[in-house]
Amino acid sequence: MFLYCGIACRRKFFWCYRPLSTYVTKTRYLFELKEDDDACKKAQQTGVFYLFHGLAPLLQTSAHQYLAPRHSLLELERLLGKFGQDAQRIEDSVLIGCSEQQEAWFALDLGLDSSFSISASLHKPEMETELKGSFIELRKALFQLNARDASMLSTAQALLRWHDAHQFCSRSGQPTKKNVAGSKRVCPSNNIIYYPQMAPVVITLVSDGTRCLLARQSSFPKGMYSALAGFCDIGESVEETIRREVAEEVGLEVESLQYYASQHWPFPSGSLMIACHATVKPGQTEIQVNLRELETAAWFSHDEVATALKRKGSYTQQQNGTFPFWLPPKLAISHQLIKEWVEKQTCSSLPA
Ligand SMILES: NC(=O)c1ccc[n+]([C@@H]2O[C@H](COP(=O)([O-])OP(=O)(O)OC[C@H]3O[C@@H](n4cnc5c(N)ncnc54)[C@H](O)[C@@H]3O)[C@@H](O)[C@H]2O)c1
Ligand SMILES: [Mg+2]
Repeated sequence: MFLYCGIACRRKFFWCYRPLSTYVTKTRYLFELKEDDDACKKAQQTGVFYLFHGLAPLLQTSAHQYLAPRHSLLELERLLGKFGQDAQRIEDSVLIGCSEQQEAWFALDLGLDSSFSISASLHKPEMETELKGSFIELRKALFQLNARDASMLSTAQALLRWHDAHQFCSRSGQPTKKNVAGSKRVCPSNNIIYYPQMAPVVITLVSDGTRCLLARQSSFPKGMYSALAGFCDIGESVEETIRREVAEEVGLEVESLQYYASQHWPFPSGSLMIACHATVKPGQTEIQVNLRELETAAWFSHDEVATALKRKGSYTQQQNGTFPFWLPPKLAISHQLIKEWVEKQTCSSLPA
C-alpha cells in the first residue's frame, strides 16, 4: 500500500518518506471512521456486524468453545426485514475495530429499546433460530471464547451499554445523538459532547517476599480466590488507590509497588483493570479482614499457588465439606498477575 506518513525526515538534499506500517495505517483508518460519519457509513457497506440482544452476544457452539458469528450489512438488512424491523435500526450500531485489511467491525444490539424500533425484544427466540445461535450472557460465555473474540465482545458490550445508558443529556434532559461510529454522543440543544467512559480499578497481588495474599468475596464461585481489587476513588492516583484498598480490605500497609499490566474488563459495566505487584514489610503480615468487603483472605505459599494455577474451576465439594482452592481463568488479568509472581519466585529460588 502506497501510504506515506506526514512527518518527513530530511536527509542531505532530498526528503524521504517512511511507509506507514500496517498497524499505523489501521489506527489512522479507525480514527477517520470515528471522526467522519460519511466514511463510517461507507465502511458499513463492506464491514461485518456482531449481534447482541439485551447486551448478550450471539454465539454459536463449536467443540466446547463459543464462536461469535459475523453478518454482512446485506444479511442484517434481510434479517431486520424478515422480523418487520426498520433497517434504520442499523444506525444504532457501534464501531468496535477493524482488520488489517480495513474490514470494519461493528456491533448492534437487537434487543435494546431503540428510537427506530420498540418491539425488537419480542423476537428473540425466532431470531436465535434464524441466526443458528443463542444470545448468551457474556459473564457465562467469556471464558469459553478465544482471546480475540473475548476482547472484542467485551469492548462491544461496554460500548453498547454506555450508549443505552446515555440516551439523554444530563443537563438539558433532551435526547442525545450518537455519531455513526458511536465514539461519542452530542446533545443538539447545547452541544455538550459525551464520550464513553470506563471505571479505573486496581488489582494488587500483595507479597511478603515468600508468600502472596489472596482473598475471596462471598459472590465468587466456591473455592476461587483472587488478588485484591478495588475501584479508584475520584482524585486518587493508582498508587493511592492500591495503598487504600490494601489497608481497607486486609488491614496491611503497602511498602513498595510495581506496575505489571492492564486489561479492559466488561464487568460490572466496563472497567480498566490496572494490575500491580505490592510488598509489605516481612514483619507486618497479620491480616485483618474487612468482612464488609471480603469473605476471607489468607497468605499462600509458592507451591500452593503454583498447584492452584493448574487447576480448572471446580465446584465439587470435597469429603471434608470444603471446595478445592483455585484461581481465576487465564483470560483474567488476575491469573496472569499471579502466574508472573509464581514464575518470579521460581527463578529467584533457583541456584545461581
Ligand atoms: N479481570 C480480573 O482479573 C478481575 C479480578 C478481580 C476483580 N475484577 C473486577 O474488579 C472490580 C472491582 O473489584 P471489587 O468489587 O473488589 O471493588 P471494591 O473493593 O472497590 O468494592 C466494590 C464496591 O465499590 C463501590 N464502587 C466504587 N466505585 C464504583 C464503580 N465505579 N462501579 C461500581 N462500584 C463502585 C461499590 O460500593 C461496590 O460495591 C469487580 O467488579 C470485578 O469485576 C476483575
Ligand atoms: Mg475489593
